[in-house]
Amino acid sequence: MKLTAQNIAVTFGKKDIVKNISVIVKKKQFVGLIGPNGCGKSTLLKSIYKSLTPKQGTVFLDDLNVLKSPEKKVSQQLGVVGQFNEMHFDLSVHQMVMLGRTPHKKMLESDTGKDYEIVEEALARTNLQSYKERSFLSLSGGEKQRVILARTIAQQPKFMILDEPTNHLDIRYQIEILSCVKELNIGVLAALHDLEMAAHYCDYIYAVKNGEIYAHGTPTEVLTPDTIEALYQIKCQTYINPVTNGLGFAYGLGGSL
Ligand SMILES: Nc1ncnc2c1ncn2[C@@H]1O[C@H](COP(=O)(O)OP(=O)(O)OP(=O)(O)O)[C@@H](O)[C@H]1O
Repeated sequence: MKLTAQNIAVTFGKKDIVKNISVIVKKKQFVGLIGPNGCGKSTLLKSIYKSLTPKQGTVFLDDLNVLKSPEKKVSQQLGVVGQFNEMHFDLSVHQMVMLGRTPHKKMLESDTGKDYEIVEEALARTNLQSYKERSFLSLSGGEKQRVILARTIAQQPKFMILDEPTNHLDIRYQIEILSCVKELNIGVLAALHDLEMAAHYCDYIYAVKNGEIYAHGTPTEVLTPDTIEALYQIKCQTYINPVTNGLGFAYGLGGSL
């Protein structure tokens, strides 16, 4: 599915947080959103996935008018892995992942064999088979994050929005989660902090600064020392990472770099 978000603007009080941003994610593209803390990435994503209402703008997934369609209809197409996944009641991991099936069911419809199959596959993709009976609240932050991803995979969305999906995850799971999402082969819009991960996984990147798109293009077009310095106010040099053969970044606050 293609995502077209146009002219999104969000204001909190008198402050313009997202200023007329447009973002396009073509079919099956993995698109990254980068930028410093507080630049408006989460606010932009929340207004795209209807968690808050923008002051202005439209969001379409193919022909589906996201901001004007019922929640259930949107959830059949769009999956979201947010930044904070706190829950106040306890469910087993299996029950949590089964919740991903809700948008596809009628009210009070019971779980079918097909639902169980889909949940098993989502647990396998996220390496969580042995956690099935564990209580969600007893899990570590990283494990919870994987369960939320499994729930979103079980939802079988045709497009996924991820807000710093690798928060809480150690390096190995950061790679596993992003590879797992990439393998789904659906459109993805993801806010990412790790620039090497962004360079490796993204087909296209939007860099946000002060609520506006500062630069956009392929990773090599956007992730230049000049752009990174302007975004984060740090010194940066890029190089080819000898392990990944991808873009590598050396940072410093100034001085000899
Ligand atoms: N409900 C709100 N009311 C007032 N200000 C808000 C609200 N939500 C976010 N903000 C402010 O809007 C700005 C952008 O926040 P946002 O969470 O979108 O940034 P971000 O780019 O996702 O940052 P981070 O990388 O730290 O997650 C911040 O200054 C934040 O304090």
